[in-house]
This record gives sequence, C-alpha cells and structure tokens, in this order.
Amino acid sequence: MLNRLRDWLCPDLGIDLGTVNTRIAVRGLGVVLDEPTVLALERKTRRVIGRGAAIGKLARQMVGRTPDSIIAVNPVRHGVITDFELCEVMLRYFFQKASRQGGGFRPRCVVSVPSEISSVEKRAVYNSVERAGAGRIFLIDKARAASIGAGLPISEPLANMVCDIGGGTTECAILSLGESVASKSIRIAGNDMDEAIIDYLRQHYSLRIGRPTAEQLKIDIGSAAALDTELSSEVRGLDSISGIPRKAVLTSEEVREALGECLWKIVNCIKASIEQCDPELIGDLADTGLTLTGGGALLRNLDLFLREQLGIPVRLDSDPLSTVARGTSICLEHLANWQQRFQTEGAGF
Ligand SMILES: Nc1ncnc2c1ncn2[C@@H]1O[C@H](COP(=O)(O)OP(=O)(O)OP(=O)(O)O)[C@@H](O)[C@H]1O
Repeated sequence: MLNRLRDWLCPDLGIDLGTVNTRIAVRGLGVVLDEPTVLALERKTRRVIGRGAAIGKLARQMVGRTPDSIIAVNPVRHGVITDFELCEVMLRYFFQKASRQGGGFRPRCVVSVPSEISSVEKRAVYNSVERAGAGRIFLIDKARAASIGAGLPISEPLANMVCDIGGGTTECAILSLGESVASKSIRIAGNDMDEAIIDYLRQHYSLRIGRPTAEQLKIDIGSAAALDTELSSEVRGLDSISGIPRKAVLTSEEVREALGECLWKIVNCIKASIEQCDPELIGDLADTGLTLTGGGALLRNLDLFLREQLGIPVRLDSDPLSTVARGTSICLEHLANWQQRFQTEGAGF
C-alpha cells in the first residue's frame, strides 16, 4: 500500500543526461520531458534569468542571440558534468516538470552515463542527481541503455551491437548474455560535426557562422553518403575579410566533405569495439548487425555509409533521439531483478 502511494506521489525516473538534450522517462509512462541541456544566466550574478525559468527550451532559444549581460551555459560536455551547481539547478527544475514529487518522497533514478568516464566523473553525476532531489540512484552505461531501449535481445547468447551517436559522445558496445563483451567510447559526435561545418565555411568561403546555423545546415543538407538528389542551402554569415554580412550557397557534397573526418573517427570507434570481440561473436554480427541510436545517427545515409565500411547490416532505431531514455525507463520496470547489474554508490564506482 505504502509502495503504491509512493509510486503515485513520486514515480521512479529514468534520466538520459545528454550533452545537448536531457530526457526524462517516468516508469510506466515513457519519455515525459525532452529539453536542451542549457541554462541562460545573468553574467554578473550567474543567476538563472526569467525568475529561474530560463532553462531548457527557453534558454536554447537564446543561444547566440543573448546580449553581453546574459550567457547561455551548457553544464554537460561530452557526457560529463562540467558545472555541478548549474547541473543540479537544471535537474531540480526538470524533476519538478517531469513528476509531481510529493509526500516527502525522493524518486529512485536510473541515469545513463558514458562507458569510459572516470569514477570521479561518475560520482559527479551521482552527487548532482542526488542534490537535485533523487533518492536511490543507479547508473547504467549509455550503450547498454540504448540496446535495451532499441529492444535488442541482449540476454541471448548472441552478439548484438549498438552505436549511440549523441551530441558529445559516440558510444559503441557489443552485448551478449546480458553483459557488455566489448565497448568503445569517443568524444566525437554531433557537436563536432557542427564545428567541422563552421571550419569548412571559414576556410573555403571566409565566412563566419555560429553553432546553431551549422547545426541547421547539417540537418538540412548533411549526409554521410551520396544522395540520389544532392541538396544545397543558402547560408548567411559574416565575411571574415570585409567584416560585413554575406551569403553563400553550400551543397550537400561540400557538407559531406566537411564531415568526413568525424565520420571516419566514428567508423574507427566501431571497428575498435569489433576487434575486442571473440571471433565466434564477430560471426553473429553478420546476422544481427549494428543498431544506430542517438540524434547524430539521423544524419542522412549514415546507415548506408556504415554498411559499406563495416560489411554488416546496419539499421536505425525507430526513434533514435529517445532510445536511451526509453532504455532507462524499461530498466525501472525491472529494477528489482536488474539492480545488481547497475552501478551504485560504493559498488560500481
Ligand atoms: N536530422 C539530424 N541529422 C543530423 N544530426 C541530427 C539530426 N537531428 C539531431 N541531430 C544531432 O543530434 C545531436 C543530439 O543528439 P542527442 O540528443 O542524442 O545527444 P545527447 O544525448 O544530448 O548527447 P550525448 O549522448 O553525446 O551526451 C545534436 O548534435 C544534433 O545536431
């Protein structure tokens, strides 16, 4: 009875604390919050503007458009917390939005983290989530959460490979019999693709553009392999020689060239995790293939490109942006059975 009241007043939460976006799932309800991982602050006082409400979507609208007195801060970089205080403020705000929280109860939380972060970095996630209002906290590797969210049969004696390409990290893992048998994580992902487009325009067009414009170009005309009909887009920026605003037309072939280095690093990350694997399991991958998750996996023709480079089937999850959060939510439903597999304070780090 008390447990049911507790569940009603304060449901368990699954959290994907991402570099670009934070998603929260409530046990039994799925993903209920999807907000950018950003806060807008008054520069002098470092107080969140809008009476503490300029967090997430509202703050994101301000990125690159703020006057000097206001700054937009992202408290997570490459999946690692870089500003503990702000991360705690942001999470407390998101918890309140995501659940009704009452009766003095604190929600149990399953939180996804990159696989190759240090124990100090894991503790930072643990402490921030705890101070934001969580009760018991369980950490799970992002790639494992992604494989669960994508519905891969990871408990079977068969290799299943997943690659989550987010904004700040690419996480690749091969799982069999419920355990990770190989994994590799690199701090290259969607944000680095945006930076590569910024560099390309600076070098080839002497044009300076901001991060949001670069991201939009990537989404609008970016691709990893040739398109049936190539695309183009007009881009506005600042001429770095004359110092006045100017337009240029960028093609999808040019964006592909700009993204080349990032894409090869991702291919090498996937190959490195395959190389760690037993040959028997590598054989399975010819059938089970690779499942792509994370926002970066939405790049056009990435599945085609990876299929060509790796020689195995590649499929994109049906809703790659929310796969990890869905995975944490499934973990909540099986918390009693699975909790010894999660990392908890004192046990896993
Ligand atoms: N259609 C698209 N094409 C290419 N990239 C996209 C597309 N949609 C979103 N992205 C990119 O996906 C990234 C965000 O993905 P996601 O929300 O999974 O990352 P995250 O969880 O915040 O990051 P991380 O897991 O690395 O900490 C951004 O870089 C964004 O530009």
